[in-house]
Parts: sequence; C-alpha cells; structure tokens
Amino acid sequence: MLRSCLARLRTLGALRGPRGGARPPATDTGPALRLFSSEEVILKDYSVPNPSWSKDLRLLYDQYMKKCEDGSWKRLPSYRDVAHLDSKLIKEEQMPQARIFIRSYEDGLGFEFVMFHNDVEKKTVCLFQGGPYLQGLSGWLHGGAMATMIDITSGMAASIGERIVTANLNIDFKRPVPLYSVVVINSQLYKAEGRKLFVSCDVRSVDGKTLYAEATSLFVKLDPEKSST
Ligand SMILES: CCCCC/C=C\C/C=C\CCCCCCCC(=O)SCCNC(=O)CCNC(=O)[C@H](O)C(C)(C)COP(=O)(O)OP(=O)(O)OC[C@H]1O[C@@H](n2cnc3c(N)ncnc32)[C@H](O)[C@@H]1OP(=O)(O)O
Repeated sequence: MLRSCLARLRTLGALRGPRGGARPPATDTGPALRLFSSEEVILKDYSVPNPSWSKDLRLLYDQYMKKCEDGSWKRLPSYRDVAHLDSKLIKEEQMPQARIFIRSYEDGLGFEFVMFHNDVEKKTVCLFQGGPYLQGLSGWLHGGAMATMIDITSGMAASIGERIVTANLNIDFKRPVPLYSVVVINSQLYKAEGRKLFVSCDVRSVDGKTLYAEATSLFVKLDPEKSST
C-alpha cells in the first residue's frame, strides 16, 4: 500500500527529498508534510494565486496575507491528495484515484479558494471564486457548491487537525451568487460542548454589502471508541 501511494505521489511530482530530487522553494505554508520516516513528501499547495484568479481575489488575498504578518492569522494550505493516504475504508487499488473533490478541477474551472484562520478568535475566512463548472441555474453558482464551501470553511473554524464530521448544516440562501464572482465566507466557532462544536457562518460580496447566505452548523468530534462505519 505504501509503495502504491509513493508511486502515485511521484507521478504527481509531489515527492521531493532523498530520492525525489530538488525541493521546491519554501512557501509560507509551514513545514513540509512528513508522512513517512524515510522520505519527505511535499504535496502541491493549491491555496496560492494562479492565473485564473480575478483581481478581486488577488486583492483580498494580499489583504489577508498582510494580516498574517503579525501571526494572528494563518493561511491554510490545501492539497489534492492528502486525505486518502491513511484511509482503511477503500481498497488499495482505489487509492490512487481518490482526490479531495474541491481540488479536482483544472485551474479556474471549479473551486478557486484560499482560507485564513485566526486561532484566538476561532474564525476562518474563505475567499472563494466559483468557476464555470459549478454552474447551477444559468449564470449562477450551484447552491450545492456554495454549501460545500460553507461546510468546509465552518469545519475549519470548528477544528483544525482533529477528526470531526458535519452532523448538521442549515443554510439560508439569500441571494444567488453570480458565477465567476468572488465571495467572502466568514465562519466562527461560537460554542463548544463536549464533542460538539457549533459554528456560525455568512457569505458576502467583496464589498460586504450583499449577503448571499447565512448558515449554522454542528460538527462532532469522532469518538475513537466508536466505529464510523
Ligand atoms: C474537503 C475536505 C478538506 C479536507 C481537509 C483535511 C483536514 C482538515 C481537518 C478538519 C476540517 C474539517 C472540515 C470538515 C468538512 C467536511 C465534513 C464532511 O463532509 S463529514 C461527512 C458528512 N457527515 C457525516 O457523514 C456524519 C455522519 N454521522 C455520524 O458519523 C454520526 O452521527 C456522528 C455525527 C459522528 C455522531 O455519532 P456518535 O455516535 O459519535 O455520537 P452521538 O450520536 O452520541 O452524538 C454526539 C452528540 O452530538 C449530537 N448530535 C449528533 N448528530 C446530531 C444532529 N444531526 N443534530 C443535532 N445534534 C446531533 C448528539 O445528540 C450528541 O449530543 P449529546 O452528547 O448532547 O447527547
């Protein structure tokens, strides 16, 4: 299994280090992801500007990167292939196919986003530009695509690095979101009660004047004593 994962990562050009050749330049994403003791695996981080990003998205990205300078906010890196590496739920031969679906589109066609997290304030902000493959009604973003981004942004506000699942997600869609436009998704953990984490969220236009959606959600930390299947 390990061998097939490594082969897959090599194909993707993600492996660097002792056997993988030169390491790419350091980014602000923190230390390289070390998955195996003998090899260092660096996965491509997609939460950085690419040519499909609109001026709005770039400007907001720059603003939030400034907020990161004093350490209060952190940019969250985002990968395509990391989630399946330790999964015991799918067969070994299925693993090379598995991808985080929001990172499965070519640049600009699907979910272009970057998230920033403030650990003290328990807030996560996502700057999101929905591409043409996310169309619902003509010219508008599909609500399911919006719901996905609300879910993940809220999940990041609830907890980073812990095994949590969405137990409940309520969304009021207030205005349709035009395709290609940039929206700002603001989420905040407002209550933690045992394994339960409660998050509120809103989605607004870049100038903050249009409210596109409001949501509340409940995330539950997985109980290691219980089986998830
Ligand atoms: C694209 C992904 C990016 C990947 C990045 C990688 C890492 C980042 C790390 C974190 C970011 C997370 C982002 C998450 C977003 C994506 C999340 C998902 O898609 S998860 C998939 C969808 N959800 C599920 O499949 C969940 C299915 N349900 C369950 O597994 C279980 O029901 C459970 C929620 C785990 C709860 O079961 P369990 O037996 O463990 O506990 P209890 O039933 O006893 O419940 C505990 C507690 O919670 C209350 N509860 C449970 N469900 C609900 C509900 N629907 N509404 C209200 N309350 C609920 C329950 O009453 C108990 O409360 P109490 O203790 O007070 O009695």
